[in-house]
Amino acid sequence: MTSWRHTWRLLFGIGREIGVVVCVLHVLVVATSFLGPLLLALGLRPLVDGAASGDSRRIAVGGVLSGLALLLSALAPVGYRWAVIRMRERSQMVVQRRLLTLSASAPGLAHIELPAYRDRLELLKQRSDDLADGLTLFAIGPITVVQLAVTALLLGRLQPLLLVIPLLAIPAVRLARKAERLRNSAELRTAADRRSAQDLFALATNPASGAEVRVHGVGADLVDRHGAASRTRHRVVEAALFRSVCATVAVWLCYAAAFFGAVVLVLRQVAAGEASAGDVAMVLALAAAVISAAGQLSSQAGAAMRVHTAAGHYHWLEREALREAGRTAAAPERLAGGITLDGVHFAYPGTDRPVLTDLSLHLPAGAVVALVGENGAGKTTLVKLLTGMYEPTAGRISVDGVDLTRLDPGAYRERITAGFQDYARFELAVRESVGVGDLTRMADDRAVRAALDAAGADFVERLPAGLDTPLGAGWDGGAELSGGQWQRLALARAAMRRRPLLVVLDEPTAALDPHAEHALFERVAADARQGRVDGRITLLVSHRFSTVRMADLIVVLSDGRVSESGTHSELLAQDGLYADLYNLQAESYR
Ligand SMILES: Nc1ncnc2c1ncn2[C@@H]1O[C@H](COP(=O)(O)OP(=O)(O)OP(=O)(O)O)[C@@H](O)[C@H]1O
Repeated sequence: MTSWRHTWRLLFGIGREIGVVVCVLHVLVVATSFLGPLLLALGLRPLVDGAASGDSRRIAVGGVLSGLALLLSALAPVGYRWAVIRMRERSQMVVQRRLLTLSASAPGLAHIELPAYRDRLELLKQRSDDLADGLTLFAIGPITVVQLAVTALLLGRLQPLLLVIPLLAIPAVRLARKAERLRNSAELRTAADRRSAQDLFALATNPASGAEVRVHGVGADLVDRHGAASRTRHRVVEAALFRSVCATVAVWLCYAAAFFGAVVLVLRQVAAGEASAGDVAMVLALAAAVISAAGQLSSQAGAAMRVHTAAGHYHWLEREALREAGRTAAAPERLAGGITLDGVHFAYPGTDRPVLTDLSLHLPAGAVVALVGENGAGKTTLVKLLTGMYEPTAGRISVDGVDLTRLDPGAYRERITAGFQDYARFELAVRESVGVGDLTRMADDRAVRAALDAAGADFVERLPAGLDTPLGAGWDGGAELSGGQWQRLALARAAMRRRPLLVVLDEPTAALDPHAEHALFERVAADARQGRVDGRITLLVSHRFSTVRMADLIVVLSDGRVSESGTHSELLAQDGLYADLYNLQAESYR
């Protein structure tokens, strides 16, 4: 659990981003909205006593105060709503920007695959509104306390026993905090069920999975599974909710008893001639105000706990993102030696099964290296380690002698580029979808067109608005692309960086036709020749041996180890796994 100091710091940070003037104005508007009930109580006494004694001056004072109170009460909700909505909109923008920055800028992937991380991220997404409401809440809270204290003082002056009513706010606040803890623990316990229900919902409604869902007729099964996950979650959450509602009802019953007690007490004082009719009116109004303030305070305490919980999730995420902040070594300007893996072991987070075992390998500067092996051999995993998405569980990877875990991840990322088999579909305008490959050159149409040329994505010229065409059928005027066309855009993205030190192409041609594949590899070879000046390493993962054979070095992975390495002719001469796989594929083409 994060400390309250962290929560305050986070809220002040959000406030600073929103703007100090906006925040101060907000507090003033909210504070004014609390004045109405107090003024009414103060105005009622002279009004009633003045009416009883025929004192027109007191009637006038009471009338003005009560009128002012009614005016404030009528206007306050409008101002309050305006202030709160405005503040919520602004703080939501700030919170969402912060969340996106944290999630998308964390250099590694390791945390994203941990179930606990994904559960927390999901909870934080749900609760980002709580965080956004935090500022309002922390402005209202102290005001409510002041309102409660002033009201309590006025009540206590009349009859000290009446001080019991405001004191009831203490157990109410404690109960509200307890209720929030119950709710939070129920949500954490059922976070996996909620995520599962959401994933199933997305699977059933997502166009990408729509075809398979229908062909295999699994629609009804998805509905059942979704229902089961939702029911499990609701059972736990509703039980927690019921317990907290019972506690709240108990507190309100105490308030009701205290209110009636106050009435009886003051009536007895009136009967004894110790209080006037105006005092009765004031006590009733003050008791009502105090009960409403205490009720607000207890719900604010619950909301404050929610803010605190959300802030806890936020700090957890922030710690993950900053974990790599200590890495400051600069990426080399050009590669002289190359990248070396030394006794690398790796198991995915949350698993014990090693995927890479004692892997030692040297990728020489300026070389085109092909990585081959059967399904599940660990090729993509090795790529993820080389691109800094994960760190080895043991052993080390060094770039020109510098440990990869010491390199500034941002600077290293700027000098690598990659095209993946599981490419992302950035549903943006074509220019942006390609430009994200190098944000600094996104607005440079010549750079974007050169990258599109390099990837053979000439279909873009035929799109209705060229580079401005939005991508994705779900958008107005959006163009939907074929799998191969999306993959060409992914390749164009990978071609955006100017002087990469490492170019990774992980089965980049799976969705391309043979012509496109041939053209792509000609370009890869030409680019690799150009990049030799910088010592650029081109790493190609492929199952197609016709393209693999052109590599300077071919590495065969088997069960997470290097089983063979050498040039095409050396490996054929060794007559091992590579020769087997190559001959098998060559035969199937004869
Ligand atoms: N995110 C992950 N979490 C846990 N295990 C994983 C994860 N990704 C891959 N694996 C496991 O790691 C092993 C190697 O997977 P990897 O994707 O590296 O193989 P590959 O050689 O690229 O296979 P393919 O040729 O099928 O693409 C597999 O057994 C797979 O189950």
